[in-house]
Amino acid sequence: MVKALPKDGHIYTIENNPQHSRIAKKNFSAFNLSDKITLIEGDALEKINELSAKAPFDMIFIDADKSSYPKYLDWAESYIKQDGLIVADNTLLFDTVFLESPPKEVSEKSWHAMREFNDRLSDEKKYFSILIPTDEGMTVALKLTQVKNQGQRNV
Ligand SMILES: C[S@@+](CC[C@H](N)C(=O)[O-])C[C@H]1O[C@@H](n2cnc3c(N)ncnc32)[C@H](O)[C@@H]1O
Repeated sequence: MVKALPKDGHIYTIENNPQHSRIAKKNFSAFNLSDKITLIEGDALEKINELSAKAPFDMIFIDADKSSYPKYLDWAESYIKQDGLIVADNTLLFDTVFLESPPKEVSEKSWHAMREFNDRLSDEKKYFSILIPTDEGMTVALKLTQVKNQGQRNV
């Protein structure tokens, strides 16, 4: 991601596990990336509110607790640029998301959350999106520009 940044680009990332934070910070420093990446420590659902001041974002990557994906999407929809990308990992939910009911190996809450998440991103009026069938499932959704008063869109 850093390699794809423009010169003045910046990555903000949120991590609630102190051990993961420590390792990530160590790596950012070892690769001289500390001025390109800001790691915010704490729970993503709380900390995204602090990030709203930095909006709009070119890209928002969602890869945290699965049961909160619709809440992350509520926030991402408000703070992504028109024509920006919302990307999310694990959207096949370990090959269970397309089953008729939640299997016992995933939590019911996560299963319903991921179905809602995928359903919302498949809205062609709002997004041009694809769920790439990697092992885990990776959704890439381009937020479409709304053309006012015409109910049409430009990509
Ligand atoms: C799948 S890993 C992310 C891997 C990373 N995207 C990568 O490609 O290397 C998910 C991370 O999100 C963190 N996490 C899970 N739930 C979170 C939450 N509610 N708030 C902040 N971080 C969370 C976990 O501690 C874990 O480090």
